[in-house]
Amino acid sequence: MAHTDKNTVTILGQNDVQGLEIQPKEDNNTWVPVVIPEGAFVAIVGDALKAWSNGRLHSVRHRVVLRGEKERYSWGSFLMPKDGSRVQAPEEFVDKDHPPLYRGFTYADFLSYFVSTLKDDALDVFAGLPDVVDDRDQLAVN
Ligand SMILES: O=C(O)CCC(=O)C(=O)O
Ligand SMILES: [Fe+2]
Repeated sequence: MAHTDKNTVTILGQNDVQGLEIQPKEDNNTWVPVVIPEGAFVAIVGDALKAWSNGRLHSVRHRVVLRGEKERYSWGSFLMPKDGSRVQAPEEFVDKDHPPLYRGFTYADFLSYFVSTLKDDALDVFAGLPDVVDDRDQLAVN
């Protein structure tokens, strides 16, 4: 099933059967295969790191599609914030071209929210801030 990872970084490896696909940013009609060379691994940015970087790192939607008969094995190492840590973009990542996208939150609270809804846009719903640019336009009009 297509999803973004909720943790910070996922490191994936597989046997020689390909199948991982990613969706380009803002194009939910296209899937691009990711060919993982033998012995290599892939690092995927998750939603927690997207929030931490104020959206400068993108948590790509991905899925696995199997096309042949051969079995695919994959392994994943799911890195996540330490217990109790707060996910908050450092001020260096926030400026007038990069307004704050997410409020600070505790990773465990975000994960509980996701598990209770299983919605893929959990990060936006749970921690998304109103679009600052739109708000500014609104002020200019009024
Ligand atoms: O099997 C894979 O390569 C992907 C698995 C995955 O996306 C996940 O476990 O979050
Ligand atoms: Fe994943």
